[in-house]
Amino acid sequence: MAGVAGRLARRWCSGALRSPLQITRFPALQLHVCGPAMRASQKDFENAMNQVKLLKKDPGNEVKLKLYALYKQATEGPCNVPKPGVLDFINKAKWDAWHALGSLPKETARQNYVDLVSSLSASSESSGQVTPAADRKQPGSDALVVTSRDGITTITLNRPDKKNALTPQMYHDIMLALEAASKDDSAITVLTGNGDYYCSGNDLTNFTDIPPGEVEERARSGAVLLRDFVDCFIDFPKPLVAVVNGPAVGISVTLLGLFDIVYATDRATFHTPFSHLGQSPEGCSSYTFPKMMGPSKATEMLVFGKKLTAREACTQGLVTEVFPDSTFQKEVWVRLKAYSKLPPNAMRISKQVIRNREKEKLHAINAEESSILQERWLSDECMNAIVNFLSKKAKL
Ligand SMILES: CCCCC/C=C/C(=O)SCCNC(=O)CCNC(=O)[C@H](O)C(C)(C)COP(=O)(O)OP(=O)(O)OC[C@H]1O[C@@H](n2cnc3c(N)ncnc32)[C@H](O)[C@@H]1OP(=O)(O)O
Repeated sequence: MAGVAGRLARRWCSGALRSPLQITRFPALQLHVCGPAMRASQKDFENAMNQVKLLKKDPGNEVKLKLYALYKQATEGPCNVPKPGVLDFINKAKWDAWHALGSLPKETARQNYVDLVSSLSASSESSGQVTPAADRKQPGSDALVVTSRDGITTITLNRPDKKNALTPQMYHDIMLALEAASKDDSAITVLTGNGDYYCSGNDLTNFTDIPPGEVEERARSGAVLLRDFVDCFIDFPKPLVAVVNGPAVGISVTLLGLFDIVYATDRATFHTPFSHLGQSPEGCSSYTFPKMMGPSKATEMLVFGKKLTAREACTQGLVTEVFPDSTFQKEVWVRLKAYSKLPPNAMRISKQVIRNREKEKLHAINAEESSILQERWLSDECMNAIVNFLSKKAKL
């Protein structure tokens, strides 16, 4: 096995090995522990498949083979494909692992899979920071990871190499994730980022490769997307928590005014450089920021692009509480797990009592901001700022 494992490791490292042994295809990390008497449900299994993307470190080839075998057994039943040739090392190792499970019932394989992922998660749970393998970074597929456990649905922005900049696909996926979270049985929903940034805002390459003659249409559809996206935050019915694990820029900052709680590491900064970009405020910040921090502090941020430290943002009311980076993940998740045990209907109703009377106003503000931004995107100021960023002349 060691020889096969070594070869597998080399193939993984070289990126030559794609699905189904690719780790993203594996079911994975089911983090709530099922006792021996419990049966893992299909939902537990799907959760595990999503959670595997958040494994902090490569679990090693032997474990991957076990996961592979259990996944195949759980989804397809006993091994029913011909044995690969002896020189087809990788497929033979996979086949051997699957075949070794014999006639293990699908339900047992599913349970074993969930248990295995659960045990893997125990070692990676403490920091909560995720270092995905290079083959897990394809845009559109893994750029958003959604998990559900302990009564908390967590939506993680997962483009760490691009500082979690938001692509159009991610806007759509976040809307879908929020829609699903509003209906699932979790009590609290969390948005966070993977890596050193929370989010660097709108992906500025969204403005590139627009064919001549389509610029106005793209600005129009961008404004529709923005409006729909922000509407989802305005209408979200459960407590919504931002776990700000690092610096935040642009729309990821403005949206914070629509969250119910914002926890930040002391390493986080908050930056809305709209004027530098030839753009204007969105996410209802033209209303929520002056309301929470007063008009002049809001102007410093939204008009002059002043970057706030986490402590400054906390003083201004944008952040609920700041934690030392070294204990951030641990402290925040302990707190959230405790909150998630409160009666969910009471929390939902209390949130509505606090927020509902503003909803209509927020929708109107969102519509207005989106329409103004649509015009801004067509301006020379905006075009120049984006060209500057893309040509690496200017960093914010
Ligand atoms: C349809 C809805 C529209 C909603 C309207 C929203 C508006 C906004 O959000 S406005 C804010 C837009 N964001 C920015 O202007 C940030 C731009 N990024 C930066 O200034 C910097 O990258 C940084 C300060 C965020 C980080 O700097 P640094 O630590 O030096 O890291 P790098 O610049 O080397 O970044 C690594 C890698 O990531 C790419 N990247 C980072 N942010 C973005 C982004 N917003 N859009 C596109 N790409 C981004 C950066 O280009 C690097 O890529 P590679 O060079 O390919 O490694």
